[in-house]
Amino acid sequence: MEEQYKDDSLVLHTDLYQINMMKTYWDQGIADKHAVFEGYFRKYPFKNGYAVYAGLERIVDYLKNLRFTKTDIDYLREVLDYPEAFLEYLENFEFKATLRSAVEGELVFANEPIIQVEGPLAQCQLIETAILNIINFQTLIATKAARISYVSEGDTLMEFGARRAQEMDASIWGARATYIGGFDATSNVRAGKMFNMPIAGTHAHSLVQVYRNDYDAFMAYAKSHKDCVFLIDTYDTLRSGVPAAIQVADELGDKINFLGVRIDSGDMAYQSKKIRQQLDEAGYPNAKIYASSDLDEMTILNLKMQGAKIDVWGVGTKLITAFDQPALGAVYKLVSIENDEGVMVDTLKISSNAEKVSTPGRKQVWRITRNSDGKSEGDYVALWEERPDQLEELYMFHPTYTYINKTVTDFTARPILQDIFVDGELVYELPTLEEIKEYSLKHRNALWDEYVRILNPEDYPVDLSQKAWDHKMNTIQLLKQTVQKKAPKL
Ligand SMILES: Nc1ncnc2c1ncn2[C@@H]1O[C@H](COP(=O)(O)OP(=O)(O)OP(=O)(O)O)[C@@H](O)[C@H]1O
Ligand SMILES: O=P(O)(O)OC[C@H]1O[C@H](OP(=O)(O)OP(=O)(O)O)[C@H](O)[C@@H]1O
Ligand SMILES: O=C(O)c1cccnc1
Repeated sequence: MEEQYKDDSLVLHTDLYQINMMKTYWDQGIADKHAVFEGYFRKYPFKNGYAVYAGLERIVDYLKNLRFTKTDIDYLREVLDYPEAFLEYLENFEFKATLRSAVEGELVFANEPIIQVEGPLAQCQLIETAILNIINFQTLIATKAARISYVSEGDTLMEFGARRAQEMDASIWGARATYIGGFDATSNVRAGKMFNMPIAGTHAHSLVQVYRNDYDAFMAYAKSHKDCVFLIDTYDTLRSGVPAAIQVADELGDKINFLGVRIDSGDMAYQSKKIRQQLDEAGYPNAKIYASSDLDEMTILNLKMQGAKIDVWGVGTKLITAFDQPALGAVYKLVSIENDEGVMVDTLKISSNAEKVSTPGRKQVWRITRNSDGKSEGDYVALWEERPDQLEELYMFHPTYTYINKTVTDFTARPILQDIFVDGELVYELPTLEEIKEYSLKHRNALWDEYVRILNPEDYPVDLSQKAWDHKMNTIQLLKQTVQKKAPKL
């Protein structure tokens, strides 16, 4: 490569094969054929019972600015040697597709479409990589945060992951995702600025090391900050850290808000109980105990079980890196394509692995809740034209074990996929981050606890409508015959 090009757009944030396929579609004159793709994940991250959908705001921003800049075209010309006519087609590219999506913060489930892109084939193809890249990460982190939020039972949660995240983008968008999932603040100041989310922080061991003793360090900090949380475990938590924090608080009185102390090592159950006792006896029952150090939902749950007196949890590495499951595995599949006669033909991908067989046709996901108490009965994935919200009675059955079934009455059916872009035009007003977080928590609370618990949750029903199920079976049969007929005889 002769030149280092300016990174001035995200349109090339895609896999080469997408652009190669665009070229084939363009060469064949089918680049503008109408297509429908749907995105979904197959397995729950962390063996959870649901996922918290996040990433839409960044997708909107990406699609709003989707165009090939001069440097993008120059680069493609140089490295791929594409003909000028194709490059000109890319240069004139304008996003004209329709995007439907779950809203951010929505609880979403395995094997149901959470995003749907409909429009010119080549356009839908190009954006697959970026869309999956965004959803896979942000949804994963929001879900991890929700698990931690569930076990924390209302305690304050601080996100401390910036230094450990997989580089800067992940720490920024990850911090936002943790807020959607139930965290209360981040230590990442840039995330606070970008998303108008609360920031919070204490101080590090280095401050104490600079002063060589706890008392001088805390006093110095307290003289320059009204709100004080002292890190007490640099030398000797119970014998030096806590007494020094108490002495500084006593001496400065109303001049500071002595919010509490942080521990970052040792046996946190034992220590927190001792610290609580020391603080209470010194007359600081409202001073909180903060804890950090490789925490995750299992450690927090365990510490709570041991009666640890911890009020605020700082969680970094294991949250922001989704330590126990590094990827969500969401996929993006073609479900319908216009044929030579201009008629939409539904399609699927057949696999020897039954779980990987996709469901053909454009679909809507309907969340079915009981009117009596607002609790979820499950999700009903139906062909686009079906209207379960207009039915009195709904027959729901498991798509694999069809003998598991029920008939639901007195229910509400709420469509999950919403219009975001229509023919390239943004029609959706993005909610504030605060609204997204509230929305998510409200829906989490409305889910049966059997689906929300973090260990071995029940399988939330994601059923196909009878029509969608029949259509899938027929399409499989039809496709098998066509593929066999067209296969070259060797
Ligand atoms: N009572 C406890 N029950 C279960 N896990 C605990 C308890 N107290 C601490 N832990 C966890 O045990 C791990 C101990 O980590 P580690 O062995 O690295 O030592 P540390 O005390 O944190 O010191 P350092 O961070 O300096 O290495 C941390 O993940 C911490 O969250
Ligand atoms: O443990 P995490 O969940 O990632 O939380 C963030 C950690 O970052 C800080 O430590 P630092 O980076 O100074 O290293 P340390 O682990 O040696 O204290 C802080 O004291 C936490 O321990
Ligand atoms: O504010 C803190 O206490 C903090 C911030 C980042 C990482 N660890 C701790």
